[in-house]
Amino acid sequence: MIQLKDVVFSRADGEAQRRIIDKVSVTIHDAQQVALVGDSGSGKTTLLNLLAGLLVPDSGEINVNGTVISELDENQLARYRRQIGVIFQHYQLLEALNIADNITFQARLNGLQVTKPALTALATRLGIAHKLSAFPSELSGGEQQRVGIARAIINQPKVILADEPTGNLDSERSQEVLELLQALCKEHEINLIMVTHSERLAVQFERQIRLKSGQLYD
Ligand SMILES: Nc1ncnc2c1ncn2[C@@H]1O[C@H](COP(=O)(O)OP(=O)(O)OP(=O)(O)O)[C@@H](O)[C@H]1O
Repeated sequence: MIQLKDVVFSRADGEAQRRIIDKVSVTIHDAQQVALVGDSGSGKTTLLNLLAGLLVPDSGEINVNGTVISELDENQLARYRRQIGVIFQHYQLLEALNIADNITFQARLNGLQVTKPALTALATRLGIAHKLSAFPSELSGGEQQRVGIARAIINQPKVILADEPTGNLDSERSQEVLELLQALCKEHEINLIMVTHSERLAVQFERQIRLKSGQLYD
């Protein structure tokens, strides 16, 4: 379960401090899939970065599956960050590594055994099995994002945070990638929290969390 209680995060705005996240409280149950929506500048990426342990709130509490991440020190946060899956709009694949190594790199760093059959099965599911020896520059955008999904899933996270993962894709490709991501998260009982500008994609989630000027509204 993910629980935020009165989370506040501010940034310097000239001389003053401006609240980017303004007393956000929300509970997300295990394996729930949530779309995080709101206008540009409403604080979606900031909220995702707080959940990812990349930013620390000024006040309030963020509890992810029993760990109060807002109280962790840098080393503990680094360990926490390795355990969650993060998927970006810009795929952030490592150009020097082939696709198989891109997918398995983080999981292996975490000490997970990734067998070849497991890798092939996941890549087949995502339609990229024929690309495992290729390099990122040889893949289309949609294929690269499927690699991003495989990389996140193979690490066996309890939570995947995705920031506009389909933002670079046309609507058909976006739909395919969303369906794959949702299906895999469902099968593996992973919480999926996905930022999207697209109402069309957001309504396909069991729940929408809406942000306006750093506050939640229904
Ligand atoms: N490093 C920073 N320094 C100062 N202000 C920042 C910084 N990063 C973000 N902001 C401000 O915080 C607010 C929220 O930004 P955030 O990126 O979380 O919004 P968003 O909802 O994800 O927007 P978008 O949909 O455009 O990506 C914006 O007003 C932005 O200008």
